[in-house]
Amino acid sequence: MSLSHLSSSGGGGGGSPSSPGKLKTEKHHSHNPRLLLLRLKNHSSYSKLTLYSLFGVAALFLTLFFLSPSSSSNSIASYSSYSSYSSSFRRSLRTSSSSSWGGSEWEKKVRSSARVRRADGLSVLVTGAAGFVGTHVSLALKRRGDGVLGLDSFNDYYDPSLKRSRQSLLDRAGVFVVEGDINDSPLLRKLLDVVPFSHVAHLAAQAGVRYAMKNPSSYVHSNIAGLVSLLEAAKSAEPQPAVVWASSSSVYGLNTRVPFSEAHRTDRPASLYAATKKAGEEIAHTYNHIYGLSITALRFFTVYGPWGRPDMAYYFFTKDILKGKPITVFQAPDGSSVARDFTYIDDIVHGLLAALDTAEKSTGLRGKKQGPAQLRVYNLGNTSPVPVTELVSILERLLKVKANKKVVNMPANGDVQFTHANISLAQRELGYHPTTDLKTGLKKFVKWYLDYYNPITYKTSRSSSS
Ligand SMILES: O=C(O)[C@H]1O[C@H](OP(=O)(O)OP(=O)(O)OC[C@H]2O[C@@H](n3ccc(=O)[nH]c3=O)[C@H](O)[C@@H]2O)[C@H](O)[C@@H](O)[C@H]1O
Repeated sequence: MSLSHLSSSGGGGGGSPSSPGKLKTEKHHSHNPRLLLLRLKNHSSYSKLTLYSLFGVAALFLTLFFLSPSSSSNSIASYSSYSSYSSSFRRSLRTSSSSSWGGSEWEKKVRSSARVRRADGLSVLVTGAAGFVGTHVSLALKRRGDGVLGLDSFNDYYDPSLKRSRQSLLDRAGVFVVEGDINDSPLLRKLLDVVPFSHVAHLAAQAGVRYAMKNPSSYVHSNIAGLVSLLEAAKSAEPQPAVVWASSSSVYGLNTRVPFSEAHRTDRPASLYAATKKAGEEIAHTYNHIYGLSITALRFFTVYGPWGRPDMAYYFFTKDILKGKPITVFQAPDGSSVARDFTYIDDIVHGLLAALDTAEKSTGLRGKKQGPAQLRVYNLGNTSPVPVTELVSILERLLKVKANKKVVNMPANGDVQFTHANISLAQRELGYHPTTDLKTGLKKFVKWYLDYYNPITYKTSRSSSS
C-alpha cells in the first residue's frame, strides 16, 4: 500500500494543485501515446531528439528494473530492490556482500535473540546495532533480560572491522545482528512479522557533520529514505512498536540561545547532516499524526566512549597523537574556543533505556490510527561544554604524549562553534542524570583504545607497572 502510494504521488506530484485544468490536460496527453507520437512527428528534429531521449531513459529504467536482484518476486519487492539498486549507484559506501536473510534456521536465530527473559521485559529491534550507540544499547537491554534483535548494514563509512568486533561482542552476549539495510522494506516487514516487537530503537544513520559535504546522498539515503522505510514498516506492523530514535544536537544549528532547550528554534541547520535529522523529526510528526505511532526523538550531544566512532575528533586525535602526527584544532574566527557538550556513552544508554521504558504504546491498528499517540523530543547532553583545546589537554595527560597541534579557524563545513544542552525535560520525564565528566569518560575511552589496538604492548606495560 505504501509503495503504490509513493508511485502515484510520484506521477501526480508534478502538477500544481492550484491549476487542476492544466493537470488534467497533461494527464490526458501522457496517457495517449498515439496523440503524443502524432504531435511529436509534427515537431522539429529537436522534438525527435527529445523522443529518442525519452525512449532511452525508459529503456534504461526497464533494464535496471529487470536487472534488480528480486525482479521475479512481487512488484513491491521489485520496486524496493530497484530503489536500493539505483541508489547504490549514487553512494560510495559499500555494504557487506554476504548479507542474506530468510529460511527456517535464520528465523530461529531471530526469534531466539528477540526472546524476552524477564517479566514485563521489552522486545526491541535495534537498527544500527553494530554501530557505537547501537552496540552499547543492545548489550544493556540484553543484560536486563529484554529481547534484542540487531540490524546493521555494516557499511564502510568507517573501518568495518570495528563493526565486526562489536558484532562478536554482541554475539557472545546472545544478540543476533541481521545484515541488511533499513531501506530494504521486505526485510523490515519480515522481521516485524517474525517477532511482535514492542519497541524499535532506531539508531542506524549516516553520522558525521563534515562528511555530508563529501557524500550528501548517503545522508538522504539513511537519514531520510531509511527513516521513512522504517516508519512505514512500523506503522503496518501488528502490533505497531513504539519507536525511539537518534536525532542530534546539530538540529539547533545557528541557535545562539544557551543552553539549548527543546523549546528553541531548530529551523536553521548548519549542515546537511543537521538538516536530515531535523527532517527526520518532522517526518516523525507525520507518522505519529497519521498512523498513531508512538515516537520519541533523542537529541544526542557529541557522544563518546569505548567502542566509539573513528570519525570523531576525540578518537582520531588519540590515534594521531600516539603516532606523533599533527592534529588540527579548530577555533572560532575571533580566536575564541570551539566547545562541545561531550556526553559519555553510559549516560546516553541510561537516557535511551528510560525513553524505551516510558514510551507509551502506539495506537494504530492495521495501519490506521485509533487515537492520539505519544510524540516526544528530549535533549540528552551533559550540560557542561568543554573547549576542544581542553579535550586535547586531557588526552595528552592520559596518553602521556604531547600533541602536535595546529590551530586553525573553523572551516565553513557545517560545524557550529558550541553546543550546550538544557536537560531539564529529560531529567523530569526520564529521570536522566548524566554522571560522567569528560576526564573520567576519556580515561575509560583511552583504556579501551589501548587495549583494543595494541593489546599485547598495553597488557605488558600494565602488568609491569602494577
Ligand atoms: O552532537 C551531535 O549531534 C553530533 O556530534 C558529533 O559531531 P561533532 O560535535 O562535530 O563531533 P566531532 O566531529 O567529534 O567534533 C568535536 C569537536 O572537535 C572539533 N574538531 C573536529 C575535527 C577536527 O579536525 N578538529 C576539531 O577541532 C569540532 O569542531 C568539534 O567542536 C558527531 O560526529 C555527529 O555525528 C553528531 O552526532
